[in-house]
Amino acid sequence: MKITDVRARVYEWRGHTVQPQPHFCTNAVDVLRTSGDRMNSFRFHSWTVVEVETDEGLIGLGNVALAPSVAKQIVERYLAPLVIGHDPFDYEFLWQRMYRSTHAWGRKGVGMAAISAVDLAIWDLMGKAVNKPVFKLLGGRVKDKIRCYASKLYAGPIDEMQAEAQRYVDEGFDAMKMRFGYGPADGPAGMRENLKRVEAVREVIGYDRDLMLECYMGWDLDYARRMLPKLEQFEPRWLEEPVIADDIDGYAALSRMTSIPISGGEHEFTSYGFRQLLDKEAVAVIQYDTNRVGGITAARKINALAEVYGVPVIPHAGQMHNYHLTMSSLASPMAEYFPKHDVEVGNELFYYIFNGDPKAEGGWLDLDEDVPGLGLTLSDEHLDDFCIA
Ligand SMILES: O=C(O)[C@H](O)[C@H](O)[C@@H](O)CO
Ligand SMILES: [Mg+2]
Repeated sequence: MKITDVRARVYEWRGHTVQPQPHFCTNAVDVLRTSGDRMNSFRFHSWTVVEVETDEGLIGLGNVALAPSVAKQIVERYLAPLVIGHDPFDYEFLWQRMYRSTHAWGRKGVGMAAISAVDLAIWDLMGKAVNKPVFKLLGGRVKDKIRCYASKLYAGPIDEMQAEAQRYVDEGFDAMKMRFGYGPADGPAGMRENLKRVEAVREVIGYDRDLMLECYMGWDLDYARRMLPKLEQFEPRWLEEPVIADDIDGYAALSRMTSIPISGGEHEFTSYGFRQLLDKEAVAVIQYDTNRVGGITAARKINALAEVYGVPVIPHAGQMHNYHLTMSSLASPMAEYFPKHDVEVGNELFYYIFNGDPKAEGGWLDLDEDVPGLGLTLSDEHLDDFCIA
């Protein structure tokens, strides 16, 4: 079988979008104290879909949400010529060829995200070619079902956050993640606002459920050092991305000073990036996203590393490209799960583009043994709300 064509299209959302509230989520831009929507560059309101076609008429689907229009250009101009004419089952060779050919600029960030999208499509193709779900090509079913944590709870009015947390409890989730809305620029009053919301959510869910705390790179080392002792009483399952992704030594310093697991990795790339995080004992939970980190070819290597280092892998975002890694690896105990709702930040846009993502039932989800490949198809339900090009 040979790859004959590679196509990339950007799905740009033009439909109804919920406008952000002030202080709904800290992020890396906050420390600059600029005005306006500082989360703007972290929206996922466009998504690039990659299709890889073979001479046997099979089409594999990949996706990328980081800088989608740039990723499209990278796929079309640089990556497609490297894989066309080759057998998709030579996926390690093809990954190395894409990685090494673009090494000067593509080993992290949007270059690696574009490689990830092509790699996802190749794995989708391989599954379809042998009529097996991708997880069966990775090690098979190592768990009956995948435990997942509900992930939203952006910072807002306390009563609204408590009502949302209660909804997840009522739906059977025994784990959920909330976002902090305040950081260094908001001083002691902002710290109190952060702590009030953690306490309020704990009041609703109790202590027999996991509560994860998300900073999304919006704090700094000093602020995190001061917040961690105040957070320990709430027994968080982890504190996520307290500092920017390049501050690996900052992650390691925080990990040394607290009993709270520090998590990260959704902005790290390839097994080399995660070797650094592991060797420096920077994170206690790995959270790569398979549509960024280097696709399935890279993610499976990181799962192997994580297993021997004893660090759990709980990928960013859930979504099918990550669920297959979690299902097939002992190193991955659970998955993130974005509820489907009106478009806001855009993590949820995946549901508007693709069909096939499983719905969590009672806080658990399963993958279908009889659906080959990644198990995704393109949805035609919301096409009127997208500009596709
Ligand atoms: O961990 C996450 O889910 C990410 O950091 C979110 O995608 C991001 O939008 C911040 O909530
Ligand atoms: Mg995160």
